[in-house]
Amino acid sequence: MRKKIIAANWKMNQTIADAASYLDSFLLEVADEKRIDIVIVPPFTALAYVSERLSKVQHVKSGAQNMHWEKNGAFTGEISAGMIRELFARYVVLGHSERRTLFGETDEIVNKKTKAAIAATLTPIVCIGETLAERDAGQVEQVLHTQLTGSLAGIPAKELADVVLAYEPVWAIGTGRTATPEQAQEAHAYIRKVLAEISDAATAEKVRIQYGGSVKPGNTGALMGQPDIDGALVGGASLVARDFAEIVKISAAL
Ligand SMILES: O=C(CO)COP(=O)(O)O
Repeated sequence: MRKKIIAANWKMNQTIADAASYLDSFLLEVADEKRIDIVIVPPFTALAYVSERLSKVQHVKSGAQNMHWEKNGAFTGEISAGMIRELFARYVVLGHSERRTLFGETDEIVNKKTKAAIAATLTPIVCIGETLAERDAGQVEQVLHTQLTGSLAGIPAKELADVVLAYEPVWAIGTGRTATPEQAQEAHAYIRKVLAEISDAATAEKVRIQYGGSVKPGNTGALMGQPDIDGALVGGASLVARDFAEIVKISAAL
């Protein structure tokens, strides 16, 4: 049985002051939700603060939104896996569609970052997903196959088992248009099939696959009830402590 993992991707939102009042109410709301993994992914500027607050709470961890694959060097504006780990963050989101489309990240770059994250004992949350044009052209499986084989190339099964994947159809991100539970399940089942191809069936069964794209309290139950959906990566709705707590509670109760 895979443990569900629900993550809040705050993107470029929330100052330290915002994070402080958010955590005041959120941590109270989810104090008893210990059946699932909960992750808060703030912007880098609030990561030290959030990690420090969460160090006193066993079941909620922090994560970063991006990182560079090198350990250090002349890479202005970048930060390394070791720097994230130093803050006691446990996760890092890699290859988010906003990074892929706005900042030119390729599967090859995502692959280098994924390997560097694993080497630094960070758990990568590797994002994949098709655009609307690709879905309309009937290319969903082809796109997911390319992204998976490229982003996860050369990662041994033992390490792959602990990688978290996030299926985020680009057309559902920030649009209010959620994939139906059936559409999401179909994609997740296909992703697991590809994982079995690139590793083995037992490893594929262990990998947790989150769904992301306009997840809200109202659609959480139907999405999280699907057999291959093991959690959510939540953007907009994660900015409101009460809404994100509701999503956590609904998921934990399933
Ligand atoms: O991109 C997302 C999470 O990483 C999803 O964002 P929304 O929940 O705002 O659609």
